[in-house]
Amino acid sequence: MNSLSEMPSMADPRQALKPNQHSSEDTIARRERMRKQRDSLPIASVRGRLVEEVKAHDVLIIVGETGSGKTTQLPQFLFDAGFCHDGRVIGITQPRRVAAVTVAKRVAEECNVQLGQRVGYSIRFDDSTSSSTRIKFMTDGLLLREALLDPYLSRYSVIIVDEAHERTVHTDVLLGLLKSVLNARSKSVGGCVNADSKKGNFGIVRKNESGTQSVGFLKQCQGMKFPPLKLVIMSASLDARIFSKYFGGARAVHIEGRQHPVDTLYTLHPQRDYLEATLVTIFQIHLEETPGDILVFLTGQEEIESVERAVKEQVYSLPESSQMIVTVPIFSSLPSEQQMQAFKPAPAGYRKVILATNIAETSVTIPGIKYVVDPGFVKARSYDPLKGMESLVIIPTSKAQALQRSGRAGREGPGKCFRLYPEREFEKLEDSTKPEIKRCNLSNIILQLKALGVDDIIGFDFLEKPSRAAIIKSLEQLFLLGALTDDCKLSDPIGRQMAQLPLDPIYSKALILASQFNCLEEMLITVAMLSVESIFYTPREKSEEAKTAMKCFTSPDGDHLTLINVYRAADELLEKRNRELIGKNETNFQRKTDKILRKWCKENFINSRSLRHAHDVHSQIRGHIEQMGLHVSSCGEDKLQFGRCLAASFFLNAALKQPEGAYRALASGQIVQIHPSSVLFKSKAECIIFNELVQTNQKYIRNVTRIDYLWLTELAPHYYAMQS
Ligand SMILES: Nc1ncnc2c1ncn2[C@@H]1O[C@H](COP(=O)(O)OP(=O)(O)OP(=O)(O)O)[C@@H](O)[C@H]1O
Repeated sequence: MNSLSEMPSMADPRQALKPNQHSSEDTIARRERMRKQRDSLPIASVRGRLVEEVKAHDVLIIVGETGSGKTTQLPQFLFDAGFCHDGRVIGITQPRRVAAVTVAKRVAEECNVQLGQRVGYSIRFDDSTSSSTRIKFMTDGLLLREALLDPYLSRYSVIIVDEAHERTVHTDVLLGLLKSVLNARSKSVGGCVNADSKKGNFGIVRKNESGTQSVGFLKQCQGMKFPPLKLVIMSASLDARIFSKYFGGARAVHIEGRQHPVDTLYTLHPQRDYLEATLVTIFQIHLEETPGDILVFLTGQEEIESVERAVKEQVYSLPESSQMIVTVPIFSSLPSEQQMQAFKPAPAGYRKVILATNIAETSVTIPGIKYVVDPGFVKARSYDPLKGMESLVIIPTSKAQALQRSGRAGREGPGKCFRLYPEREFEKLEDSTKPEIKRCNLSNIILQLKALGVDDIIGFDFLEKPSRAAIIKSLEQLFLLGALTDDCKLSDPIGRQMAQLPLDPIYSKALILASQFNCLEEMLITVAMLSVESIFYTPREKSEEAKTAMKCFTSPDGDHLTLINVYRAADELLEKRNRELIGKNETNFQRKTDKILRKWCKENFINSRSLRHAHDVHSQIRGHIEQMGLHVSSCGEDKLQFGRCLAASFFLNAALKQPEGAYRALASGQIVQIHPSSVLFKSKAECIIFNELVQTNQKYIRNVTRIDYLWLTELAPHYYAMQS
């Protein structure tokens, strides 16, 4: 029987995918199935006790097996128990957008309400909530941004931080913020919000005999009452002790039992080529196992697309009766509506193979998945604070991640997980993922903390402190970008504007500067194109053709102008075709233009998914830029202005050619090579700026443009004068 127990350690043919449509008869049967399924979840039998635990404790930590019902059920239990009766909201944070959206849809369906009414979601650039929303799913990053405007998080009665084991930098910082808010709200009888947003002087205080005093980092003010906030921290694989200790010995409970078993299989020997092993396993499952869809975990878009191509090629060597297999990719830079394809059922008789990054690792339930293939790797951020360099590296997953991955099977019935490494390797894995805050550039999060009014970053009560070196390096970077003043305060207007943009600070600065250099139109395209993965696509067997196609767009100055050329060529094509279609009074406009774009992309070896995503990002950032009142204009043929603006923005990423042909990054002193995918590969450019450092067997820099060395001293004298 399932029970709630105190934690012992506590004291201490994608196109053919069918839409999800149901007839009314279907709907009734589906509701009944859903009701039964909900009643059978392990969490259902401890509903009453869980609600009592939340009532009795301001902070509660809940650990329960994957699929036990935490994410979908707890918010409903709390709603029914009256936690929203005063109009306040239950907020549930997720580390990933796709989880926030899909879980909100599911919970709305379970509550039999329209999405956006009682149940909604809010993620960056996409808000489905309304004034009637009481159960709100969102990303942790979004709640942090909300705190900029509502520092007490006064609209919320309960905040549930889900999948806390992922330890994203946003989750960690959010917990730090919540600690202050909890403290303030529990003692805030007579407290008030001081939301002087112009000065960024947000604050919470409590009144006592001696007047007012500040709580945590939040500053003094006078007069408004708040009910206490409840905080619930949840995960399937969580070391509850860290969280409990951080919240002063908070109570932790364990929901026992899981709904369906998952059989885990290992390989006998380590696999030299895990992509090859993945492919073999997919076909083995397809040919030997009973019906059921397959979820495969890969490290990024490039791997996903190469496995996708290989599956499509190899399926034709099977007998016709075994060819019924469809592949569906899902990764973070895919537009949302394309991500949702993974959640649609495959055509009858087909087996769906979802090729995913770790965005499908936690929280999500993908209907139909019975098999999980886990090669055991993940692409993770890594940061060298001494050199100030962030890079992406492929590393083995942690045990917690492996458990989450296997938990994606066995959600609708028994499942199987194929780990493509021997069992003894599993034992050697780290228990949990190293917190992101300890392996990333902190400038973005520090900028947000500064905007929240946290001045003393080193003294901030982090769940686990990032290294002092990393904090100092990031503060220095923000100072060099002009976001901080000499006394380390947020600068006005630059720092404040940068904090408003949901982008890496260096990109935000590039956009702000571009309005002065008269090339904001070009920089907007650049930032949008740099925000997506792999615009160009080079199949191994057609590499010469791909190179020739790329030449039409190539700018001798480098990759940034080349990307702009691609974006504008696609835009021109669509505009022309739109005019023709309007002239012909065509119907199905959107489908036809999509088809035209896909064809053009294929002919030019351009990744149409990435290009479409870049268009989305472009229009979203443009919205922000216009709201900020920046002037969007183009430098036209005067490309020099654009180059100078790149130098002024990315001066921290400048590199000089060395006699032996490699480059020396000026800020870090590292020796780097231009990546072969760059149009400047093998060029003789003396001085360049770059956007990304990728570490494989060599240190490669990607997205590179030549600049004049003298621009650095002219446009970033505060840095280059310091260096010489
Ligand atoms: N979109 C969905 N479609 C079908 N079933 C779903 C869906 N979402 C949830 N479920 C069902 O509800 C169960 C509980 O899901 P829920 O996300 O609440 O579990 P959880 O304990 O939060 O798991 P995890 O820790 O893996 O996020 C799933 O195992 C599945 O059976």
